[in-house]
Amino acid sequence: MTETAIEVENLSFGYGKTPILEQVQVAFPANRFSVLLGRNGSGKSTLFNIMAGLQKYRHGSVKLMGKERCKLSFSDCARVLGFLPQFHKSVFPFHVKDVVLTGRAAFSAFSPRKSDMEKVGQSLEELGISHLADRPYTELSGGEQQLVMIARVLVQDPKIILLDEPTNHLDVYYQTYVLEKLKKLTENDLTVIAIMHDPNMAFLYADHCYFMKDRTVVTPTTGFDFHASDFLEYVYDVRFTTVLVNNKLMVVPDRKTDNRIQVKP
Ligand SMILES: Nc1ncnc2c1ncn2[C@@H]1O[C@H](COP(=O)(O)OP(=O)(O)OP(=O)(O)O)[C@@H](O)[C@H]1O
Repeated sequence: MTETAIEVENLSFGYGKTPILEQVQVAFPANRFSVLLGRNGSGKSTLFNIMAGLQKYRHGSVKLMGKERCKLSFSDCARVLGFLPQFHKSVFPFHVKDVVLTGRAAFSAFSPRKSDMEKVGQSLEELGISHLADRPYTELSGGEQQLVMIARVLVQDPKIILLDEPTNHLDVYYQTYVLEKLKKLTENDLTVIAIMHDPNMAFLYADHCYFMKDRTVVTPTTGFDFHASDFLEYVYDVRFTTVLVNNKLMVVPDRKTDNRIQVKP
């Protein structure tokens, strides 16, 4: 039986009086690659921020490896969970290796040890970016910066990683490269949960896909292959044609003059 890495129960949340999440109920299995999809503004980052501890929640429960998130200390949380937020800008030209080293902050405070530096080296090597170690972070391309930020999360040695759009900015080569890496990491006792926008990339790599719609998380019911286009039309308000490629479901938005269903934004 697969253990649950993060369990969210009856979670409701709003910014001020605007409800964003209502009665969210979802369990992300341990040691699997799960992907959360959904339209812009549907609440994906908000859910991630709550799971990562950047937003407080008052209604419902969020358990990391069985422990209520809001009861974990910062360092206990950092040992369990690594988080790559959607936006990460650095204005200081720190070297890449130092940027990655900050991922060890919860363990080594202000004096990094040799083992911390070794971890940095391993993590850069794992993502194939050792050659960037001495470059100033601010001089890297958007895609290179993205890889550095993923290395920074890995160096933390967490049990669960949450990645908010890890493949944005990446070309197709690096998208597949990173997704292969993330999938591989789940074979080594790591749970990966990522927000993505491309359903096809998600179907290619994810073990499980979850979708945000109407302020909650929905999953397709039985027979997703056959009813995928109906389900995705419900999620995205766009009509799709589905095809099977190497036994994987792929979807193509219907290009008709008026393929968008008239709904409120
Ligand atoms: N700090 C905030 N204060 C007020 N409203 C916010 C805040 N952050 C997000 N929102 C609103 O909450 C809603 C959900 O935003 P969220 O970023 O969670 O969506 P998302 O699904 O991650 O979107 P995207 O795919 O565009 O990144 C949006 O309507 C957004 O405008």
